[in-house]
Parts: sequence; C-alpha cells; structure tokens
Amino acid sequence: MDDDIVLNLDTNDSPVRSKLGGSSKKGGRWTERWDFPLAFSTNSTEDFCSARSKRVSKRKNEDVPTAAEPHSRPTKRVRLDPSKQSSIQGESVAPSRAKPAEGTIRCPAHIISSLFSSNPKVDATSAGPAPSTSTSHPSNAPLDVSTLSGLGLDPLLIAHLDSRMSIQRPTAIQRAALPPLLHDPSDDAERRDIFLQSQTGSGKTLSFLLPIVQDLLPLGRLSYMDRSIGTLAIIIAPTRELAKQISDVLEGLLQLRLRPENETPDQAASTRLTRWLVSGLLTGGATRTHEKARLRKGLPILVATPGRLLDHLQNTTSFNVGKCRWLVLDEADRLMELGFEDTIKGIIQGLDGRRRLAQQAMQEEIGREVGGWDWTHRRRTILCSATIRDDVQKLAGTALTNPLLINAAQVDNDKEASRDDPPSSVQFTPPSQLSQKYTVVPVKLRLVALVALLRSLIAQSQTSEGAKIIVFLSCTDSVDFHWRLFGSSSMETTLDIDEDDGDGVPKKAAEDVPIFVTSPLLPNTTVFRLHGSLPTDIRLASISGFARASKDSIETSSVLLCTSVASRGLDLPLVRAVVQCDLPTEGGATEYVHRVGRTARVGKGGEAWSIVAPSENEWPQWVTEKMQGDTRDAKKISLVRVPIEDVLRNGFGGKGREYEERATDVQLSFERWVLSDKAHTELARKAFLSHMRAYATHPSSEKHIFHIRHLHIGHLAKAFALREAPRSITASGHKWKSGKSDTATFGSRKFNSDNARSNIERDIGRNMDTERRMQEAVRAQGRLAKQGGVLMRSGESEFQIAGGEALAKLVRR
Ligand SMILES: Nc1ncnc2c1ncn2[C@@H]1O[C@H](COP(=O)(O)OP(=O)(O)OP(=O)(O)O)[C@@H](O)[C@H]1O
Repeated sequence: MDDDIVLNLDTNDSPVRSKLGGSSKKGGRWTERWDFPLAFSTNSTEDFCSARSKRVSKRKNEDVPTAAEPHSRPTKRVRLDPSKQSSIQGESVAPSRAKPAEGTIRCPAHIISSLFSSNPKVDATSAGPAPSTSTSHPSNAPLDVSTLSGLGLDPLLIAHLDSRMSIQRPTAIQRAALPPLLHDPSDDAERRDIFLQSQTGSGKTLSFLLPIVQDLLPLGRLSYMDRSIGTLAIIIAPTRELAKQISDVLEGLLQLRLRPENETPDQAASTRLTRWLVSGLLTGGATRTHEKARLRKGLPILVATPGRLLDHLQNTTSFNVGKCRWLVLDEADRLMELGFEDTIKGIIQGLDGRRRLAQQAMQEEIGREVGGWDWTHRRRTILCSATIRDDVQKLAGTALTNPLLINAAQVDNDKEASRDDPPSSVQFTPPSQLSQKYTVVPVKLRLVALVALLRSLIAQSQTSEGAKIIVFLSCTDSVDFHWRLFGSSSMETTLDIDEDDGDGVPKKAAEDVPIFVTSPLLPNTTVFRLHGSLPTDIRLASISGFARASKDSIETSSVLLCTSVASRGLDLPLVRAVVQCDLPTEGGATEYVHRVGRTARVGKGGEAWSIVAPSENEWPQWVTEKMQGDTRDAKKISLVRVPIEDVLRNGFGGKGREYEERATDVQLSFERWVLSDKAHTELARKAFLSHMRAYATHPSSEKHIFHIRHLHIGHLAKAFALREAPRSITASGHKWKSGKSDTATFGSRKFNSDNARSNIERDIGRNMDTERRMQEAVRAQGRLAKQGGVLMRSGESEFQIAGGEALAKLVRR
C-alpha cells in the first residue's frame, strides 16, 4: 500500500496515551468519551458503551473517565495545515511527511488516521440526477376502487383472503390477471396461456395461485376424487427459498374455510372439497426415496425447483402427472439466467409424454386411470417474468401457446388494446414509493460506511417492530466474512494473538455455527446471513429467523447479509431498507430493481441505499437511464445522493468531524480482529480475493463503470479490514495502480481456478510468515512501550510500526 498507512496499535499500556500528558489519563480516547452517540437512545448503545468501559477499566495506571468529565478530550494530533488535512474529499498530506519548521520539536507520539487520507476526490457535480424529495403514490399497493368480488373470485376465497390474510382489495396486477385466468372457456382454443409481468411486491403469487385453487376446488365434488388423482398443477421456482415461500402461501390458501358463516352446515360435503387438495414441495431438500413416497401417495399441487422436478419426471414411475392442468414458471428470467432453459424444455416434454401415456392407459383400461376425466382440457401455462428479454421471449415461444401479455402498468394506462403487441417497451421499474439513495464512498471507507449506515437505519426505526435491513454483498466469502466480523469483533478486540507454533493452524476448535450473531456496534440487532453455499436447513432457518426477529423480541432489529440469492421473489415482511454494499455484477439494472424490491412491498414505504465507489460515479445516471428506458421521465425515477460525511456523522455521531475518529476506531477494532486469529485473517483474505473475482465478472458493457483496474487494491484491502492486500494479488508483476496489461493478466488468471488456488495457497504460506514477524513486532513494540518507548508514525518498516532500530531489525530478520 502506498499511502502512508500507519498501524495504530491499541495496546493496553500504549505510550501514546502517557505521552499525551495528563489529558490522556482524564479524557482517554474518543471511544471512552463516547457515552451515547447522538443517533442512539440510551438503551441502544448500552452494550457498546459497557464494552468500552470494561476495556478502559482493564487498563493499568489509567483512570476511567468519570461522569463529570465525559467530554474531556486528549491532546489532539497536530494539524500542520488545515487546508491539507485528512479529508474525504481531498488528497491529504500526512503530517509527518511535511518538514517541521526550523526550531520546532517534532511530536514523537503521533498517530494519524489512515482511513481519511489519500482518498480520491469525489466529483460531486457528475453524480447523477438532482435530488428529489417528492413522495409518489404507491404503484404496487392494493387499489382503492376495485373489489375482489368484481373479478369473478369465489366468495369462499374472498372470505378466506379477508379473514386469514387481511386482503380485501386486489392489486393492479391481480385486477388485470384474475379475470382471464378465472374465466374457464368451454372452447379449449380460448384457454390462452398468460405472460405476467409486474413490479416487485405487487402480489403476483396470488395472481396465479388463486385461479389454480379456484379451478381445482370443484373437482372435490367428483365422487372418485382423492389425492391419488396425481398432480394437477405444478409451480416451478428458481430457488429453494422461493419455492418454499410459494408453498407456504399455497398452504395458507388451502386452509380454506369452505362454508360461509351463515350457510347450513354440511360438514361432509365441504371437507371433501379440500381434503384431497394436498400441496407438496419438491426442492431436493429431502431424500429421493422420501420424495418418491410422497409422489406415490399423490400431490395435487406441487411447488418445485426445476432440476429435481425433471429428475422425478424421468425416473419416478409412480409420479402421476398425466392430468396436469396448470404449469407456472415463476421468475422465468431468473430461470434462464441460471441456465434452466433445457431443463424447462425437458419438463414440458416430460409432461406431454406423461399425458399421452396416461390417456393411452385410460383408453386401454390399464393402471389406475379413471374414466370421466376431461382429457380435452388443455394444460394452461403462466410465465411470470420481470423482463421480456430475448431469452425469455424464446422460452415463451417454447412454453406458451397463443399467450396473452398481462402487465399492470399497461392496464393502468388503458393500453388493453395493445395486449397482444410485442411488449418490449414495458420497463421494469421499482415501486414509485421507494426512496432510492446512494452515497459515493472512497473504497477505504466502505466497511465503516456500511456500519454507519446500518447504525443510522437501525436507530431511525427503533419502533416497536424494529428495523429489518437486507445487505447485498458480492459473493459468499464476503457474506461469511462480514457475518463473522460483525459477530465476533468488538471494540475490546486486542492484539493478544494466540501463541502459535508456526503451523498456521488456528488453535480454536470448530464451534457450532449459530444461525445469527449480534454485534455491539449494532445494538439490539440480530445479524443473519444467506448465500447459496449454506446447507438448505441453515438457509431456510436464516430466512425465517430474519422474517420473525421483530415478532419474537420487541425492539429487535435484524440485518440479513446476503448474495444475490435473496434478490428474487423473497417476500420478507416489513423490510425497511435494502443496502447494496456491492452493486450487482450480473443482471444490471434489472437485478438492481429486484434487489431493491425486497422493500416497499404492496404499497409500504422503504429505502434503497447503494454504496458507490468514486470510480463508479457514472453508475447512478446509468442505472436511472436503464430503468427509465425510452420513457424518460426524470420525475419518475431518481436516485438521491447523500454525502458520505452525512452517512458517517449520522451513524457515528459526535461533533464536527469527530465521526472520523470514531470511524477510525471502529476500523481499527475490525483490523485487530482480523489479525487476532489465523482463521480470521484467512477469512478476510478469502473474502477480498473472491470479491475481486466477482468484481471482474461485470459484463463488458459495464466495464466503463466497473473495471477492476479502477480499484485501488490497497484501499480495497482496508475495506476487508486487511492492512495489506494479499500477496497473490500484489506479488511480482501485478502493478495494480498503473497496469492496464496487469489487469488483463489478472482477468485471465482469475478464471483459472487451479492458478487461483495455488496463488492463494502460496499467498497463505507467505503471509503466515509475515504474520509471525508481524506478531513478534507487535509484542516487541509492547515490550518497548513498557520500557518507556514511544509509538510514532513511520513508513520505515514493512508493517509501518514505528519504534526505532530494534523493531526495524526485528522485522527485517
Ligand atoms: N391484494 C393484496 N392486498 C394486500 N396484500 C397483498 C395483496 N396481494 C398480495 N399481498 C401481499 O403482498 C406481498 C407480496 O406479494 P408477492 O410476493 O406475491 O409479490 P410479487 O409481485 O411476487 O413480488 P416479487 O416480484 O418481488 O416476487 C405478500 O406478502 C402478499 O401476501
């Protein structure tokens, strides 16, 4: 790293404090004076503050600040030239680099904040559209005027929706989709397939589930009807989480009360209507044998992920699916992105094949097939997709017959006449009531900016329900790292490193991994994680824990750290904000809209925050234009820029620029945590490297915004609480800052997993050695300190620990 980073060591008897004179004894560091950050109530900071005061009381020969002097301050670092001070917006000049004026004595005990120096200047003028504070009428809320009864829905279903789900009025997409789907024409040619497109959180799930349930309910009156009839409806979702969620909504619907309150009891007839209507989930979570047994019994409505469904279609003879009347492809664009095109084709062929076989069996009167079934009733397919890209249109061409496009926006704009037109002009936009914000954050500050943002969002919504916040990160390793970092580090973390025998193996035994962690930095908050590499039971437990958190404990907020796996379809109640710490590497503006769509659902409010690097300054304008498409209406979509200083000030509190010191202290506590254990260091390095790899996968059309050569590798390391970039990156030949060709080299190497692995392994080996010397240096520094040495800034050692020749020798050894 080339920017004068100084290791600000926090040892218990740091000479810095004693050198700072009497004031250090009284005032201590800013964290000791940080009684209650402005942004938090007394309760909310209790843990954090008590952690700090415990640490303070541990210090030998130092006084704990008293209540009478909570704001006394230690001597501040010498500022040489106010115009050249550390600043987010400008280049800084490290004080010690400046020549001291003749005759002046240079302060030896001098710590500088590396976090706020050498950051690139952020150009505020090219930062996207002008802020807009106007609030719009919610675009995905239930409609004021329409009623469900006017749409042809069975009164039993209407009563059930009202009493069990508190749903009285349809949303725009439901008003548009229910009439054609509920209408069952006698002429099979009129039974058209449907292409459904609408905004996030607008109630698409009920748009296809209600017609299915209403269609199947009357079949319960057939004398022979029981679950052995087989599968009559299949809903395919791209992920297990989404399939489980749809299955839960379906089960809620199937607990239908079948008799209106005032009707004469006819218990036997009404229970028969639904008793056979069993739903099942097929996602590969259970063993094949168990799934086969359930299929043999019969599952009239099935929710499945594509791979497992095709597997059973091909291999499970008892899977009775020949009479299937409904097929739903939910999140079809995502299915295509995940490479399920051939699987879907295989499923459609499998269903057609099974139907032919069942018909044949019925004609030949073999097997279980019953007479009286209406084989002319063709299967209807519903395809839901946010976008109508080429690949989705191709899938629609394969899967849909004579499709009808239903788009809530078009219906609202009285464009029903053009429903059969190619829908390419329909844009996928976020709900209008969503407040979209972004902040341009120097890369070095990303970690503390995230903490500050979470703190302020949590503090703002300390209502009885707490806040729910989803944070998107680039990759699974980054999610794991941040989750462990938030859960284990504290302001107390010291550099008391475990004695190491040099084998590089962490000395702590593996522990049971919990579902959530808590952090003193995020008071009354539980932190969950979600990514595709977690076992299914952990993934589902994390989602339900996050969704439930506020119900279990009043005033508990919850944060979900996740990858893009959580961007689609998940309907988690009352998510207050979505934070995109890393912008999507795949899917561009569409993925952005899906992610932000986890909040502001069905007419509720919500905030979407994006953390943008200075080199990505063009992104807000770019994403706005993509979302607006041809219908450029500047008032319609705008991202409001919030200065990073405001984010940090709101999160860390304090007067003036005091937030800089607080942010620095938080950063240092993270760095100490990373250094305190080999496993932590490895976690941080892995996250850093995986993040780099993920970043390099931005498509070429976005490289003008997201190019890896624009990133300052040393600064990025800091964002992973590393004090230097892993050597597999910085080692020979990789001149990151200047090298266009080096970037290309990395780009090509990056995709070679063998190279990457051996690089990492080599890197770990080298760093173990570096770590050992670092630890020795730290201990030696501590010994020196006890002997009256001083800690001062210097760039002379590889670890930038100052302290004279003894240390320099030790490090050089
Ligand atoms: N008419 C309605 N009135 C009130 N709430 C509704 C209505 N219809 C659905 N909801 C609720 O709205 C929430 C979002 O619905 P759903 O998950 O189906 O949205 P979606 O359009 O599929 O969103 P996404 O595109 O993000 O998957 C659910 O909690 C659902 O219970």
